[in-house]
Amino acid sequence: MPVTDQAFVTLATNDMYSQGALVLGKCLRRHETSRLTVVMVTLHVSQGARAALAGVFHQVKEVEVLDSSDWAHLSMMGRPELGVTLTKLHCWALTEYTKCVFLDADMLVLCNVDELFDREDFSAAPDPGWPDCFNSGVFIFRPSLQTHGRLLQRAKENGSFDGGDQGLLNSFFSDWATEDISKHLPFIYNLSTSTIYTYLPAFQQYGREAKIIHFLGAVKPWHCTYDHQKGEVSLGDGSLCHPMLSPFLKQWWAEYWRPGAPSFTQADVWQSPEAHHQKAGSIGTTHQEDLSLHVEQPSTPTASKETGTHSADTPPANEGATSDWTHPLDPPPVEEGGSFGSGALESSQSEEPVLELSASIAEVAIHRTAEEEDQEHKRQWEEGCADYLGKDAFDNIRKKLDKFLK
Ligand SMILES: O=c1ccn([C@@H]2O[C@H](COP(=O)(O)OP(=O)(O)O[C@H]3O[C@H](CO)[C@@H](O)[C@H](O)[C@H]3O)[C@@H](O)[C@H]2O)c(=O)[nH]1
Ligand SMILES: [Mn+2]
Repeated sequence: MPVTDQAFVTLATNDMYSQGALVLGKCLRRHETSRLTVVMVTLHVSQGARAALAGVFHQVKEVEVLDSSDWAHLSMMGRPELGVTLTKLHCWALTEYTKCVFLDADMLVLCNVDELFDREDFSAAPDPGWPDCFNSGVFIFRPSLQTHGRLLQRAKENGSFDGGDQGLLNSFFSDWATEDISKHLPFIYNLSTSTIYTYLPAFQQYGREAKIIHFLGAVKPWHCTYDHQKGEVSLGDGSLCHPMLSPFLKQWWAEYWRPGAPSFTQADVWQSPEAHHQKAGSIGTTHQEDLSLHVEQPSTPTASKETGTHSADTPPANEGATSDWTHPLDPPPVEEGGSFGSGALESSQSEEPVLELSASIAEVAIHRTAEEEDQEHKRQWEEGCADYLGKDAFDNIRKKLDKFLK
C-alpha cells in the first residue's frame, strides 16, 4: 500500500531537465518506493515531456517559474542558468503531503531509499564544496504554506548568496550545520560525482555504498553521448568521461532506455511546440492549475487523462520493478552458462541493442588469451581508462611497484 501523505518531489523547468526527472522517477519506481512521486514542471516543459513524465510520476504539477536572475552571484559559480532553481521553493506549497523528500532531477537512485522519510525536517547532506553548507540536491522537509511564504519573502528581500536555491536555503536553515547531527544525511545519499576529482581515494573506498548519485555541476548525463557499439560514454566535447564516472553514466542511460515506462527523445519534444502555449498555474493560490494526471497504464502515457485533481489513489503500476541491488560499481555477476554481463547495463531487462552488444563483448572477453588481456589492459591504461576498482586499484599498483623496485 502506498503511503499517500508522503512523496518524493523533483523539478523540471525545461525538456532537458525533464529527461533527468524521468530517469529519477523510473529509478524510484523500479526500486519499489512505497511513497508517491511528484514532478513540478513549468511553462516551457513540452506536452511530449509531460506525457512521458505522467507515465512515471503519480503527479505532474505545474508551478510558476521563480528566477533570481542574479547574474553576479551565479557567474561566480560559472552557472548563470541556475537562477530558476529558486522554483524549487514551491515544493513547500505541496501541503497535500505531510512530509516530502526533494531530489534534484540530476540524481540516479541506486536502491530503495524510503528510509529517508524517517528523517526529520530539515535534513540534508553536506555540500562537497563547503561541508558546513548542505547541498540542496536532496532534502527532507515538511510542506508548509507559512515556510513557503517566508522563503519567498526572504528571496525577495535578501536574494541568495549563490544566486540559486542552495544559498538561500542555507541562509534560511542556518542552524543545520550545528543544531542536530541526525539532520545530517550520510554522504551516500547525495554522492556528488565531483568527488571523483576532488577525493578519489574516498570515492574508491566508499563509492560502493552509494545509494543516490548526484551529477552535480554543468555537465549532466543527458549532455553526454553513449556509444552503444563501443560501450563508451563521451562528454559534450567528444572526450571520454573519467573511467570512474563511466559506470554511473551507463547506468543512467540504461535507466533512461529501460522499458516499462516511456522515454522521450528530443525529437518527440520538438514535435510538440503547442507545449509552449500552456498557461502557467500559480502554486499556493486557490486558482492553481494542477496538471496532475491520473495514470492507469504507465507504459501508455497517451492513455493518461487530465483530471485537475491529485491522483494519490491511483499510483502507477509497478510492473518490471525489482528490488535487486544493481550497483554500478559491483563486479558483473556471473551468469548461468559462464558468460559475463556488463555491470550497469547488465541490470537492464531491456532488449535494446545495448544488451546484445554487451553479450557479444562478454563472449569476446572470455575467449581472449592472457597475453591479449595484458595488451588490452595496457592499451586502456595508456588511454587513461584505468580500472581503479580492479587491476589498477592502489593496492595492486603498489604491489607491482614493490616487485619492480625489489
Ligand atoms: O534549467 C534548470 C536548472 C535546474 N533545474 C532544476 O533544479 C535542480 C538544480 O539544478 P542542477 O543543475 O541540478 O544544479 P547542481 O549542479 O546540482 O548545483 C547546485 O546548485 C544549485 C543552485 O543552488 C542547487 O539547486 C543544486 O541542488 C546544487 O547541487 C535540477 O536538478 C532541476 O531539478 C531545472 O529544472 N531547470
Ligand atoms: Mn543537481
